[in-house]
Amino acid sequence: MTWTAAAAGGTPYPSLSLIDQTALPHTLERLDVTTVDQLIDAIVRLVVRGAPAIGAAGGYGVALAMAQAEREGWGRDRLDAEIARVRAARPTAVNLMVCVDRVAARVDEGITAVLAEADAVVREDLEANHAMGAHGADWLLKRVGPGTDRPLRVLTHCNTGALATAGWGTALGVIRELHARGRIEAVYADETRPLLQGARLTAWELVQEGIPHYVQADGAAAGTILRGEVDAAIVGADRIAANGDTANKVGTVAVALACAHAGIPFMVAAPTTTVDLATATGDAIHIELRGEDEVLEWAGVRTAPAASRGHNPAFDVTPGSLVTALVTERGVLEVGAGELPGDRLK
Ligand SMILES: CSC[C@@H](O)[C@@H](O)C(=O)COP(=O)(O)O
Repeated sequence: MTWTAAAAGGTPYPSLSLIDQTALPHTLERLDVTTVDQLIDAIVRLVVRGAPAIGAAGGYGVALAMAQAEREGWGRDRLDAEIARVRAARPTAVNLMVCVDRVAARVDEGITAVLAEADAVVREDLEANHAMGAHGADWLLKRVGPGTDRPLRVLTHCNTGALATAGWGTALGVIRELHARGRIEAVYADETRPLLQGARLTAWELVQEGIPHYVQADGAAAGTILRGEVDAAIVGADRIAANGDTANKVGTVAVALACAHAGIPFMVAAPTTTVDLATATGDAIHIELRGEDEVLEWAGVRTAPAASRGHNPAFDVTPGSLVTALVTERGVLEVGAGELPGDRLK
């Protein structure tokens, strides 16, 4: 995502340019947003998505709100209310709230300070991603097949790559690092609801990187794991409670249960900005319920009977006891073995 100050010949207002993740993999398009409403719409429609990416977009959203306040003559109360709307655009990923609050704390210093803080969020996320990649790869290679140098077969769920972050990726960052070390045989990419984030976005990123992969239905994941075709699952997170309970894309908990049954590692890779120590357990995490049409229709055509209702939680919570390893930029916690974020990440 790139911030552009108003320039002659360009947009008349400062704008935030986002890769339109709803258009991939067929076209690489950008959407320029100049207002708070446009940014919120982009976040809700998943034009920009993935916990760290919406955090970064929210940070720049504070600057967008300030620029809009100046041209529309909003007072401070209105500006604060608009920033609060950005903060609440999606409820599950804590990164959005953390980043908006961090950047909004600099509003009194002016837009240059706000932009510097938003840039710092992006820079730090990128650094965290690379650190996680190294920690996660080291841990997995020690745990899976020690003494051998065979490449691994890993399963991932949703999209956690460069698109979902400031760049590189969380779970996909670990996979990219393993690939760079010559240690990936194949990636099983779950297709992912509601917008096929795995089949469209993860697969697109894996193609760019030349990483061998299969796209599979979410419902195939448990069977693939129980048949012994996978060495480890690596996923991202939207919010991690103090006890290690992890909210991530709907379907993740089924992957974790299958890994536990098969006795293979279930790894969560997320920056510490995704760890919410103020939330004691996963029960307190607000799970976004999205529109029913996303499950009652396919490509805009009604597929379920007219009388059916849809149930469309965007995320689920995996109990910390099922998280073999939580990788952050600070290192690895073996949460399932009792190394809890609430004790270790204060
Ligand atoms: C690095 S992204 C981690 C998570 O945000 C990701 O796994 C996920 O669940 C994203 O959900 P989405 O609804 O596509 O925003």
